[in-house]
Order: sequence, then C-alpha cells, then structure tokens
Amino acid sequence: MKIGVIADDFTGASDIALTLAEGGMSVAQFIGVPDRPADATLEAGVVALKSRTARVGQAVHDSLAACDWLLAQGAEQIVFKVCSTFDSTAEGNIGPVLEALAAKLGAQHVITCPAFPENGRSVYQGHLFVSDRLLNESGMQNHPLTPMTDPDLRRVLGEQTSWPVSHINAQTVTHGPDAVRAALPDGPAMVIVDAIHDADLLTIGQAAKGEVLLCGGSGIAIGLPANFGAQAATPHWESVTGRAVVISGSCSIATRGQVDQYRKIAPSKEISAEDAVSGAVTASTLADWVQAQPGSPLVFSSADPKVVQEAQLRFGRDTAARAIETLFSDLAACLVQRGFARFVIAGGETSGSVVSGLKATELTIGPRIAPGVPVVRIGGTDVGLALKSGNFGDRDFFETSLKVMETSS
Ligand SMILES: Nc1ncnc2c1ncn2[C@@H]1O[C@H](COP(=O)(O)OP(=O)(O)O)[C@@H](O)[C@H]1O
Ligand SMILES: O=C(O)[C@@H](O)C(=O)COP(=O)(O)O
Repeated sequence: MKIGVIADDFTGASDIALTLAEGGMSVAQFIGVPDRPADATLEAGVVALKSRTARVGQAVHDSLAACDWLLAQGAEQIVFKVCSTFDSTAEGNIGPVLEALAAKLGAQHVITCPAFPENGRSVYQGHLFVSDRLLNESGMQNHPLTPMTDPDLRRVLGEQTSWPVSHINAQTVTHGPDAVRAALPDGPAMVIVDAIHDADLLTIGQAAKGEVLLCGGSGIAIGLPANFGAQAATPHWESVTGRAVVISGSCSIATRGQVDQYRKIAPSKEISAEDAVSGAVTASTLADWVQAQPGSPLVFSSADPKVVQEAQLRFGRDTAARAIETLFSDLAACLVQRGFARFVIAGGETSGSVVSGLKATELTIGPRIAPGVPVVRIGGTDVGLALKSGNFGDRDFFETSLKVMETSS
C-alpha cells in the first residue's frame, strides 16, 4: 500500500476513495480498522471511522489505531480526510487527531487544505468559501451536529490545537510546488494552504511528495496518485439490480432539495425525531412499509433547521441524532435480510450507522454518481450503496444513483 487514508466519516471516505480510484490507484474502503491484512496488491486503503463527532479521546484513539494498521500495510503517506466544510467543534476533532498523528509519524508540519473546487469549496486567504458564500453563510452554520460559524480556517484550527497554525497563500501556490515547499515553516506547524482551482491542488499534491502526513478534503488527493506513478482511470462496475430504498438523515440544503424532488416520483415516509426517540416507529414496521411500496421508496428525517432545533431542545441533540441513526441502521439491516440490494443513504453520520448496521467490512469503489460520490459495493456481495455527503449531488441525485448502480461500466 502506498497511500493510507484515515477518514473521519463514511461519506468522506468514499469521496476520497473515488479521487484515488480516478487517479488510477487500486483502492478499497474499510469500515473501521480491519482485523486482518489488506490485499497486498492494493495501492491505497481508506479506513472509514465515525470520529467526526466522537469525543476527542475516542477520535484520537481510533485514528491512531487506523494509522497503525495502514502503516503495517506499508502505507508511505497518511492522509487525514476531513470534511470539505471542515466540520468540527471548538474542541476538535481535527486539531487533536492531527497532533497525535504528527507525533506518531514524526511530521514537522501538516499541509491542511479542505478545498474541493468541483463542489464549490475553495480556500482563499485562509478563509473557506462554499461557492460564493463564506462557510458561515453557506448553510453550514445550521448543521445539526457541527455548526460552522467561522470561515477563517486558521482560527478554527487554532482553537483545536496547541501547535502554531500558519498559512501559505494562493499567490505562493500559483508559483508552483517548489514555492509551496519553500514556504513551509521550519518548526512544527499546521499549515493552511489556499487552493481555488484543481490546478492549485495538483501543485499542492506535487509539493506534498514525500510528506508523511497531510490533511484535507478529497481534493487534497487529486495530485497524490501521480507521485506514485499512477495514471487517471475510470473505476469498473458490475451492475447491481434488485429492490432499492433511499434513506436520508441529512438535513443539509442540498439533501432537502433532493428529498423534495424524489418525493415527486416515489413513495415517501417522513420520520420525526419524536417517532424515533419515543419508539413509536420501529425498524420492522418501517421495513414492512418500505416492502409494501411499489418502486424504490424514500424514508427520511431530513428537516429544516427550525424543526431540527426544536427536536434538539426537546430531546437533546445527541439523543435525537442517535435515535434516528439507530432506527435507520436497524431498518437497513431488516431490508437487506429481506433481499433489498440497493441502498442510497444521504448523510455522513447516517451512512456511518447504516453501513455498520449492514455489517459491511470492506467496500469496493465504482464510478462516480456525482462529484465526490461513487457507487460502492459491499465486498463479496451483490449489495450496492451510494453514501452521499450531505452537501453533494444535484436535485436528481437519488434517481441518478439507482440508475448508475444498475449500469455496468
Ligand atoms: N429531524 C431531525 N431532528 C434532529 N436531528 C436529526 C433530524 N434528522 C436527522 N438528524 C440528525 O442529524 C445528523 C445529520 O448528520 P449527517 O447524517 O452527517 O448529515 P450531513 O451529511 O448532512 O452532515 C444525524 O446525526 C441525524 O441523525
Ligand atoms: O468532504 C466532504 O465534504 C465530504 O466528503 C464529507 O466529508 C461530507 O460529510 P457529510 O456532509 O457529513 O456527509
């Protein structure tokens, strides 16, 4: 293995796995830290953790365990994959995990760049933009678990780490990889690097050749496969047919648009936080409803910020979130037992729960459905998944996913 990735959520893991696969590397996504060696022919391995919203100590522990495993598989470079909207809290988990990984790997500085231009995320003057809005005006300020209220990544990361946080600006990046390398500080530092276009990420990728530790969204990986001699490729896919369901626990603006759109063409059922917390709706009654519907139904808890806020005040943020996640995880487990073969899941935390509920241990990566979202297959099965980051995909995403899963390529 050449590149080892530790991803702080499951949608983020398949996002960067797609980037590496399209960069021509053979790659697999592992669910949690595997208890056995990886296939020796793999060039990149992505360990998907559910650490973004975990307690700091747990996130550090899990990330170090993932790092140990990746190193044991021969990984020469470790990437800590975080959200392209830098989702985190004042305590972490990006800063503490990076400090721990840097200590383990003996890294002096950590290039950190969440830019993902194809999905509208750019970093300029240390600030993160989502399309033409600063992060804190992009809708991410209302995220149910990790509201992002400060667009200055130097300040956001600075609050999470005792290391100095420095910055390499866009002008330096346009001067090429040597200029970026020359601008890296001598002493220990987390280094936020500006990137506006894919060309900037390619430059950063070249500058990062030989660095043991990097941090970013999937964009940070655009330039990495070439450092190991890989050439661009389209991942292979064998058709998955069979009954399908769409499960959405993401409350992002993009997902709510997709839910609105899909409800026009498929049966749908909305689950409230109260339904999940009170146990009024159980996984098996929900599975009965899904099974009785024609076509590929949608089950969703996606709601606007006001509804989410009311539920959080009433039940507690974590209680509401975990009750919904558990219900969806149990639902997926029921449906796979009843022969369902295609699952479209919206939301990173939601995907983490559902994929764990499906007892998947390894995912193979297929072609893209949308930028940042591949189709994936549970290793050794005919079950196909789309794990959609909350913010990604156009309004037809759910319908498109089902079609891509059915099509060999
Ligand atoms: N109606 C709701 N009320 C409260 N919390 C909700 C509701 N719907 C979903 N959630 C929770 O919000 C979180 C959404 O996070 P996630 O699945 O990662 O989506 P995204 O990818 O948009 O961040 C999940 O923990 C989910 O259980
Ligand atoms: O980098 C990204 O934006 C995604 O890969 C990602 O991590 C998204 O997380 P969720 O929005 O929680 O799905």
